[in-house]
Amino acid sequence: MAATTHAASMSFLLSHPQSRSATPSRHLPLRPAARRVQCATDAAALSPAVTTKHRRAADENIREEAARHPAPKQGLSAWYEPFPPAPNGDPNERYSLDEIVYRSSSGGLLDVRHDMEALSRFSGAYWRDLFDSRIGRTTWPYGSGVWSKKEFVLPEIEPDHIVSLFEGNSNLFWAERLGRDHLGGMNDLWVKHCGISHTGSFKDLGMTVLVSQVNRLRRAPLSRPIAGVGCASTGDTSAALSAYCAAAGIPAIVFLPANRISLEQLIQPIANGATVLSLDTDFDGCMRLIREVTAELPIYLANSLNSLRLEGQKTAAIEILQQFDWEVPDWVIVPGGNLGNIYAFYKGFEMCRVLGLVDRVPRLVCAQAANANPLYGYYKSGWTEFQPQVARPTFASAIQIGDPVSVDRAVVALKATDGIVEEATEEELMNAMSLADRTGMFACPHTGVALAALFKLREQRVIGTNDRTVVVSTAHGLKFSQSKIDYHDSKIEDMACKYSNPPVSVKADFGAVMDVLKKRLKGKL
Ligand SMILES: Cc1ncc(COP(=O)(O)O)c(C=O)c1O
Ligand SMILES: N[C@@H](CCOP(=O)(O)O)C(=O)O
Repeated sequence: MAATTHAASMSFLLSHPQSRSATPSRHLPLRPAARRVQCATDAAALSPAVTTKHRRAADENIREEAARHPAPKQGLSAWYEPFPPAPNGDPNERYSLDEIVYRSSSGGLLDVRHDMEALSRFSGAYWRDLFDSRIGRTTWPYGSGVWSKKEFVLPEIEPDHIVSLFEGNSNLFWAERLGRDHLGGMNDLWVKHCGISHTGSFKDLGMTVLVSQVNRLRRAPLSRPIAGVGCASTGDTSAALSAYCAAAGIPAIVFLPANRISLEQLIQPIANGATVLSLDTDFDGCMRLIREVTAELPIYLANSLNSLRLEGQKTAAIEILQQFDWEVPDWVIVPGGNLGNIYAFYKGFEMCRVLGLVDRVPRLVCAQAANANPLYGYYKSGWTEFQPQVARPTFASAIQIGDPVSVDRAVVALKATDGIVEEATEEELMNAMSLADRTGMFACPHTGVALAALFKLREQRVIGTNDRTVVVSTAHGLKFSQSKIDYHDSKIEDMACKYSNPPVSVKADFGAVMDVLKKRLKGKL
């Protein structure tokens, strides 16, 4: 079922340095093929000699310990390039990651490119072993699911500049009962719980990278005068930005659409000490404003327009491969809003394919709420006509976005993976979320959108019973409890709320309690 990517798509990832020496082995004393995993922390996990490592000195912390064991330089590097490469543009246009730049000279998007030639001097098996060796450790900074893949993320950043809350390494949950009982006997259905994370959404994965780079820029020797970091948000980016900035002691500024995000999301940046502006507009309006403000003031832009974020988010894809022992799933379903994440998933999978960690990529599905579905319309037009829209309110409020910044990135990801775009009505997404909850999850409405897409694709027999399928859960259900309260209260207009399960008010009396239980458990007692 899974697609092999078109050769053309590789060109987005396979960048080669133009000014680099052609002699590859300058930094690599050992031949890659003969080399076991050997960089710093790397070897720690694999060599039996270090399994009895002594405790670090009492007055030393894990950062300091890491600084005493610097990883050998591997000659890896990354930079920004226009996305997609402009046909008539300057083929040499590129920017250092230490520059503050969000747009190409023609006003288009940028993408972080890695020196794939340097990375490919090591075999796929080398990278698999290295990444596997770092799981579950506290060695700075590799205890993070993002930084355990540092060489694929920001290879040149000093560990001491990294701002990490040991994000990632999220649960890949076998959805046994949902697949078996509600999806026609699916036996290989999984949910990647990216929302079981520090701030309750996948945004932590990208924010650790962005805030680390800002930290590097602000500190000597670069000492760039960045006064703060800002974003527009539907509630999750703002929570992640505020937490990472608070951890690093960097001011955060967040622009939120008034009355359009959950209370739990609103309290997160407030608690973390960010400057919170509640604006009388929607997300797209906030996005326009933050772009204007960051062009005027020394505030660094933290939305996924900034391609640094996607470097962290792509590690969720690598993690999925790792969790399947480097076997490739057939399908991965991702809810889409501003559309950075679907591209990040593609990037992670494709990078692993190009570097030989796996031999193919999964088919991607981007799932949108019907009330905020510009990508769905574009897909249905055969990719001929993109119409931005004013997105309507949806229970999946974090994806109420009508003019997604990364639409072009999403199209590349979907075309390259023989991908599909699906949509879900409010009733479909709330029912899918609530049914998943009945099988032991506590899904958010965005995960409900992805699950509803899965239900549709199963009904259409596009996804088969035995296809290994991963649904990406992007946020924790506890951030969206009001939507569940409304559903279980059957308070939603024009919605049957067929899985609602309201509490039963009973007199505190043995007889009354017994009556209720006998009725509920009829035929089972
Ligand atoms: C919970 C949640 N799910 C999904 C998305 C969609 O991600 P993207 O904007 O990268 O498409 C977002 C943010 O937009 C989100 O906050
Ligand atoms: N859901 C997002 C919307 C902004 O997306 P971003 O990835 O561009 O930051 C949010 O939580 O703000």
